[in-house]
Amino acid sequence: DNNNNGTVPTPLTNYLDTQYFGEISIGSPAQMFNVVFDTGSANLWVPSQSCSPFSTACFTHNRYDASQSWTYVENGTGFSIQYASGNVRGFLSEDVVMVGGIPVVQVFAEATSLSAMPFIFAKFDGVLGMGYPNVAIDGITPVFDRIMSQHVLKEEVFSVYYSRDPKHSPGGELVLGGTDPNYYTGNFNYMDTREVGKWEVIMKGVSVGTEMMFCAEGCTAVIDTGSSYITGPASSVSALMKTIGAQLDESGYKVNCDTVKTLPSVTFHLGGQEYSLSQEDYILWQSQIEGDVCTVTFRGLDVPPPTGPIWILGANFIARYYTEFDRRNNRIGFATAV
Ligand SMILES: CCN(C(=O)c1cnc(C)nc1NCc1ccco1)[C@H]1CCCNC1
Repeated sequence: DNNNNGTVPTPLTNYLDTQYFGEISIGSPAQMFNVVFDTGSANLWVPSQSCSPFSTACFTHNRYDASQSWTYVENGTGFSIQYASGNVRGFLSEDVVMVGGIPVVQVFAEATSLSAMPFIFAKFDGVLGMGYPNVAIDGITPVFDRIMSQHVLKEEVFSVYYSRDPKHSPGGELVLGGTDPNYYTGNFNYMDTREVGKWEVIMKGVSVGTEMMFCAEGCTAVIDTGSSYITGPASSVSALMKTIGAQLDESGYKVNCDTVKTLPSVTFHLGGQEYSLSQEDYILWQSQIEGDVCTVTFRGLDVPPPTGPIWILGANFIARYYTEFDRRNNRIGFATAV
């Protein structure tokens, strides 16, 4: 058992408020990897030593070498995962994975090809899915399920803190088995997941300032720790951007930094509570050579039915609202982050 009375913290690194990742090891002796703890997926994958040299994204990251691990067990089943932003292909292997000091024998994917977009921009090596088993590709039991079955956690929950400015240390924290009161104030407000098996909730509306503008009839909000931004249906986001005077360019929506202080808050109505983001929560202010650039951390993304249309609440939401993911009660809790 660990000496944290059944709760296991993992410090996270914050890269430019857009990527948050923590360290795990795979194999014996330990091979270290930086992974995103991602509630939007349920598989673990890392780049493979046997990836093709032409896969630049693979080549520029830490790679798992099965031949160097005496606890490696061959599997070889094919693996492929498709994100809206890119895809990963490879094959399955089994080895000892250490998360926060807890060892699990885990089936994971060795990625032999990673789409250059977006993974050449990734500061992390791979993804550790924190989603439910029913969304796991190839029916693989996810890491958190394997940890729960060891009965070392005080509660069957995990919590996520994302810091808001990259200079802050730690850049964030994942807690397995509980929450960390150092990083939130007040009480948690809980809401049931929309269906058992997905980290998503029913959202009752999205307001801009005091005006309810979207999702008034109810819609789905995915709480995705692995996404940088908030995404919504492209038509809704484009109307929202028009309201705040943002222009779309090749790298997203931008506003004139001089107008930032006049921007309205954007409020998400979840579980009977209103979760507002103020302009400093949703504007990424970057001082660059040619002057300051103010990016709006909302993106349009049309997810086709039956999954969509959906809103995805990512890192910029979680940085404001400390989030607890409760597998015991199939519910999500939010508290104000410190
Ligand atoms: C990890 C794959 N994801 C990204 O959105 C993504 C892609 N590419 C890069 C370079 N970064 C990403 N996320 C950075 C990040 C870390 C924590 C918060 O956001 C998503 C895919 C859908 C499921 N959820 C995860």
